[in-house]
Amino acid sequence: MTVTIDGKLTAANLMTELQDRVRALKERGTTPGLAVILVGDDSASAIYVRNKERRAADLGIYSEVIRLPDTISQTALIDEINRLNQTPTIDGILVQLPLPAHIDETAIINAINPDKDVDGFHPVNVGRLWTNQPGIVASTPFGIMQLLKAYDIDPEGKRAVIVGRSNIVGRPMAALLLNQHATVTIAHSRTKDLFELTKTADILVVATGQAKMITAAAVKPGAVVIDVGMDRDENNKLVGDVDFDAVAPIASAITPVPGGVGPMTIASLMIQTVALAEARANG
Ligand SMILES: Nc1nc2c(c(=O)[nH]1)N[C@@H](CN(C=O)c1ccc(C(=O)N[C@@H](CCC(=O)O)C(=O)O)cc1)CN2
Ligand SMILES: [Mg+2]
Repeated sequence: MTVTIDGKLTAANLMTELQDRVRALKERGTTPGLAVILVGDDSASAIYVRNKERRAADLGIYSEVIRLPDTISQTALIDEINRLNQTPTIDGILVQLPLPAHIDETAIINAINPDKDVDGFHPVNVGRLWTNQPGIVASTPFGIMQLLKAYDIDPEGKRAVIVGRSNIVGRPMAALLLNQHATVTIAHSRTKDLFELTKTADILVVATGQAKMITAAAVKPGAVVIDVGMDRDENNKLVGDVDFDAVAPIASAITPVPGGVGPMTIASLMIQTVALAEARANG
């Protein structure tokens, strides 16, 4: 029987656990603080940011959203980040991506104090991850690891194939699985014989942005299939990078879209914001 991995339920369970940690922090006089910077008026980004705000409020985390026009200069944006870097009550800072084309994403990420970089995108946190040191980890791959744990899927000794090499998903995902003793391969748009490779995976993580590109022929029977895609099909319906209906019957476990990986992203952000506040409270 194939297990459908429920990200909504897992995220809700983790949020219930997190409530106790927030309460304990507040009893000690520390309120976790999250600052979210939203540049421009991308409608999807606006929704994600509103959801982050709501989730923080539900948990009793202080959050502030700094909404800036898409005409803002890179220097002014960095000034704003510097102000937040120096605000002691703010534990986590994130800049919602994507940014307008005139702003250099790398320069912005690099301006965030690595110890407040709650997205885990700063090179210091990337270095910590790849050297298996404690640090903040990008929310989506962090959330995928929480899903694997919740469903008792142990990566140790498994062959993991990740399709996609982005800084936000593919690369950190590879490091996390490697740190949990999987044998990891990263595939990408120039990988030869891609589906021959994906067919060798015990754990297949797909983050390509190509609707339903993974069919049953690309999956090993019994594989765990994690779909990070959020694409639109010909009817404008939200679908993943995996053809769920075709792949589910042969997988041992699979994430749906929506309701799989997506809900774990914001839950992971909250978990890591609280962890940063705990570090502040512990001096
Ligand atoms: N600074 C960041 N920017 C972006 C990140 C990020 O982690 N940090 N990730 C994405 C956007 N994102 C959060 O920011 C995000 C994406 C998707 C979901 C989600 O819950 N998806 C649902 C479906 C939602 C829908 O119906 O459209 C799901 O898959 O079930 C949450 C957060 C890019 N930018
Ligand atoms: Mg999903």
